Amino acid sequence: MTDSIRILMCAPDHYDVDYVINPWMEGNIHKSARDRSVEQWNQLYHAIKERAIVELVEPQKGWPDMVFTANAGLVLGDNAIVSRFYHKERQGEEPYFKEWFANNGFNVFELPKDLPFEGAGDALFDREGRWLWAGYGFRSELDSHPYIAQWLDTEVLSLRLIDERFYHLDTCFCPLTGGYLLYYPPAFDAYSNRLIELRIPEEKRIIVEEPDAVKFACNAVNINHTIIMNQISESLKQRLNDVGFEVVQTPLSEFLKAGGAAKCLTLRVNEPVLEDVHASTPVESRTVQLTGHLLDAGIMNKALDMVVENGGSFKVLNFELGLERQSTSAAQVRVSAPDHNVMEEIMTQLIDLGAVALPQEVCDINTETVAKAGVAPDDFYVSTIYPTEVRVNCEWVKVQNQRMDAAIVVDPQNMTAECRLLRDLQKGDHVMVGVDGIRTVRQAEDRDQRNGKKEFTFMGSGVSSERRVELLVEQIAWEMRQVRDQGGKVVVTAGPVVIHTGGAQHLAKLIREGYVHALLGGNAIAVHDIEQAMMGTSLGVDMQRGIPVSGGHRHHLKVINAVRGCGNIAQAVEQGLITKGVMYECVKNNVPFALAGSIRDDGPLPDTEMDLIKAQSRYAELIQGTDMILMLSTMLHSIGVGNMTPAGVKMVCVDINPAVVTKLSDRGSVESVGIVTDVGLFLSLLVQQLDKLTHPYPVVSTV
Ligand SMILES: NC(=O)c1ccc[n+]([C@@H]2O[C@H](COP(=O)([O-])OP(=O)(O)OC[C@H]3O[C@@H](n4cnc5c(N)ncnc54)[C@H](O)[C@@H]3O)[C@@H](O)[C@H]2O)c1
Ligand SMILES: NC(=[NH2+])NCCC[C@H](N)C(=O)O
Repeated sequence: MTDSIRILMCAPDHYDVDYVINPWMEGNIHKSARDRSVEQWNQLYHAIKERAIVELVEPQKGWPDMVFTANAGLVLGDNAIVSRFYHKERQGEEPYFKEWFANNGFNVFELPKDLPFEGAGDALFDREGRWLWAGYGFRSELDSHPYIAQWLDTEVLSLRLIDERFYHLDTCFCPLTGGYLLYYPPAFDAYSNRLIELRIPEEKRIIVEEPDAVKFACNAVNINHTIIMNQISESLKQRLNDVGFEVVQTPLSEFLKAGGAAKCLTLRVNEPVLEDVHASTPVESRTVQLTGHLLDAGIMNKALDMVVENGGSFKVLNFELGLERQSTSAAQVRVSAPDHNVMEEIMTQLIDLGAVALPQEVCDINTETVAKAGVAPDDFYVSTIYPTEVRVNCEWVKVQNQRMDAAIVVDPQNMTAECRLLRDLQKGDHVMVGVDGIRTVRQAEDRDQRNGKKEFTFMGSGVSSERRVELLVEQIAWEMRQVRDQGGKVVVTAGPVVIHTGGAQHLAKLIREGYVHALLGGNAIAVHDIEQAMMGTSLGVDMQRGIPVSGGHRHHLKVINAVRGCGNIAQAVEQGLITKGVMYECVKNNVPFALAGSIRDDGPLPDTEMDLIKAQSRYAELIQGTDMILMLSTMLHSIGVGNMTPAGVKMVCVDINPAVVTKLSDRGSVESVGIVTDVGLFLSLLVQQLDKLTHPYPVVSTV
């Protein structure tokens, strides 16, 4: 006969709701009925005592939550890890639980004082004894899991809790005899749910619906094939019966007021040790260095929030605060992740924020050789828009052709590194894999830039509101004039809506006056620009009167056909077929243009490049060295341009749809601004503003 299960409980002599440390306690301070608490605890005690040996720990005055012995610690065999409570309101319980474990013959392990772990409330053994599920996110720290794995010599699987109602693992997760699992998936992040599904076969996963979950149905005491729990729905009871469990329901409403139920009130103290199970945990930890305007630029918050949102945890090891407005700060942060993949994702995003490994940890990048042309090694590092350096032969090498969504190919002999699209990878290329030995150089926004106080600095505003459009246009005009007059480069990518909204004349003027140095678009902007130039319509609508013209729906095809007859747009201009408009001005002013084909194209025009790879290459060629890009009402081409543009290029994204503007201008406010407005109106205002800068004083007739 197997040893009887031994369970530790603590009488509710001093139980009450004296403070709030979880959502269930809110509004319940001193509202637990004393008599009913005692009655409910006794009923649970007797239900358990009929099926197991119950040990008692002496309740202590002033520690009302001591009744929840699940949080006393975690036991496996002769070893006990005493809890380290997250909230000070429960930290006074620790000595009493430690004393009980010591007095009952356990080897007691204690975590560092600043490393919270709340015992079996956040750690539950798979009932087949194969591994330990360990929760983190509210009360226990991920960094406690490697200690647990080592001290208890068991495999630890980390589960991240994301719903504060289920702040302890045992409130939403209950391993059952026979390898079954009673749990509430929405209490966990996606990674954790995938891990559960990998380990527990579908037929053994009993998913609890929310109405039962909020009654703490998962907070159940499983003794062999009996489950003792708070009242639950008939359907859940039936499902448990169907897989062979006897359900014993006992009311625990008074303890729910403190955020606990059956399992919380118990701690199994004779968990069996499986000889063939040994310490392992996929938890990884790295220490990184962050420097910059960590507080006023929000880098520190972004970094730490990102770590947690990706399923990791952090500990700030030290922080040197920059004391002057212009001085920078530095911080060393220890980052932990439940496994290597999560760590890589976190490190990739930290690197984007400018984090670097500690000097003593800096090592060369890892590379793997391309085995098949066009295919990168699995774990290749995906490049970003930010200037990047990689460690090669113990030297930092700047990555050339910086762009997002590429691999980084290094040549150790020549000490070079460059971004290379997957399709351009050649067999034998050395491609960077992993996240070691890389750093990015982030352009620090200073306080004034962020607060828009610097005169005529490119003001990042995220997504504009209408009332700010005029102000932004003024600044953009000033910037464009600066770029032009300093011999810089402005590239425009535009969609056919520019033409439909009457913007052709304004864009043509910008080109004519030297503000545009390259035009990137699709078939449509050229088609409808030339349609308007030749026939006065756009999409068959008379641009002067704003009404459709008879047969107008054929105009754009007539135009395409005429240009095809000439050979291409330039020849159509030279032959006098096209005498005005955007494309006319490009030809006449030698402004290069690239038209990238798409599935929607009519014709297409002879100049439209239907080979997408070639079109992308031509775009990239024309973007080289640009200082500023205007993205005018074309989501497709603007995203394509954004993907191939490195950080440091100022971007103006104009679209009527805020969502599009937000997406396109999401590159940090130092270099991008989004303007939600009609593109025709924007271009009209821009031309007016540039005219004002060119002729600041209105010409007064002297006649
Ligand atoms: N006849 C043709 O050959 C033809 C016709 C249409 C599109 N196309 C092709 O399809 C592809 C996608 O076209 P696209 O870039 O126009 O489509 P898109 O959907 O990518 O972008 C159009 C953008 O214009 C915005 N917009 C609409 N009205 C606006 C206004 N008044 N002011 C400001 N913004 C406004 C929309 O919100 C949208 O973001 C292109 O390659 C184009 O050449 C071809
Ligand atoms: N294993 C558990 N879920 N214990 C419940 C503990 C309840 C207690 N009021 C707390 O917030 O800590």
